[in-house]
Amino acid sequence: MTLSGPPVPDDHDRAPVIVSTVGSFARSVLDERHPALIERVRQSTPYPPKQQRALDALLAEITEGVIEPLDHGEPGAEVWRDEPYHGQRWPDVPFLWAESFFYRKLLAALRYFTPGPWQGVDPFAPFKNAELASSKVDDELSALDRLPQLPAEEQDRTVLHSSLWGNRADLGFQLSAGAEGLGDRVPGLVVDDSAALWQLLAVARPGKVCLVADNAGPELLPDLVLADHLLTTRRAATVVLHLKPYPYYVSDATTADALACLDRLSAASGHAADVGKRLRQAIMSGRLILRTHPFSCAPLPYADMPGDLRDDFASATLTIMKGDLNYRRLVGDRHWRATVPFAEVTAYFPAPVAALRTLKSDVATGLPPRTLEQLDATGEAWRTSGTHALVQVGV
Ligand SMILES: O=P(O)(O)OC[C@@]1(O)O[C@H](CO)[C@@H](O)[C@@H]1O
Repeated sequence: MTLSGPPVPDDHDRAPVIVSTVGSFARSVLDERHPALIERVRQSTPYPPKQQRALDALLAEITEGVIEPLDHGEPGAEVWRDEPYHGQRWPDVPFLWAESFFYRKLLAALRYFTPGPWQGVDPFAPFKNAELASSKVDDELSALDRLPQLPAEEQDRTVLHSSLWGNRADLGFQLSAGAEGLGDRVPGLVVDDSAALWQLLAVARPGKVCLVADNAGPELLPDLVLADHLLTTRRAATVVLHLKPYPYYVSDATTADALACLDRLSAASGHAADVGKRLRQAIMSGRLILRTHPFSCAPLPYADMPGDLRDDFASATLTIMKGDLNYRRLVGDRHWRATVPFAEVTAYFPAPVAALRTLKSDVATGLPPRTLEQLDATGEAWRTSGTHALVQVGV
């Protein structure tokens, strides 16, 4: 089986896979976001001539060329060798695959996997570090002091919505959002299954909750607060935090980013410091488990996940999927009817699953018809603007 998985059965009720047609959001990502990212990476780290030339070649390939395989000597190239898309134009292949392979080629160009002085140097670290050090994060950490004073139900709602809206902290998205950054977030959610989520966790014997993280810094901090909350309120005996095994989609969180967040929490004062201390103890006692599965960086929908990952999710009381890319992979990066039930498109998932997502790409499922009608009537780009969000649960 290639990384692209077995040929997807084109059964009649499958919506078409998203490719980067002219004028689409996906096309703007390939034509604008990725070239802009190459330039930002070039400006933020003084890479030597070899990497500079490799970045020039990658830029030419994605803007004018066809998909070239990874160099034969590239560590791990064998995993991508049999892909069926080599030789095709980037806009003509599945958007999910094209994006994922772009990030893998970017790391190859920067010799991230190559033994030597640049091995393991995260090209996105300058961006992620700046975000984590921002005064906005200081303010958010100080605000945590108010959390313990809230009634229990309000605490639940606050930690869940902080984790949800933390997903707007997405450096790749902000490359497209432009200098004005995110639009004003819309009050309320397009779908809110929060009550069902907490009901699933109201179990007599707390079990395992998998939290599939997305972005580092301002998103991972509230995710860690959520993990601490699940442990301290005994909604979970253990939390498995799925991180990326290597840098991905600019701001996706790695283990190094999680440790940086723990340091940020511990260096704060008040409740934030208490959370940081408890999380460090939880890791050392095995109640908070950090996991980095290679599939987290694969160009595939979760429907194609390998058995060991499926087993991990199957044994969880609930899996919480954070962010837009995970949502696209969870439901399938397809032009679904936005009203197709979320439970239907996630029926393959081996146990209850919840999505906490700000909408930043075309995929949408599980919207009530009336809501869809109202959103479309606004004439706004509600699917891709990051102004709308959802909490969805599939059991
Ligand atoms: O997963 P995240 O960080 O919430 O969003 C990832 C993202 O920025 O990248 C993709 C487009 O490049 C979209 O899925 C989305 O816009």
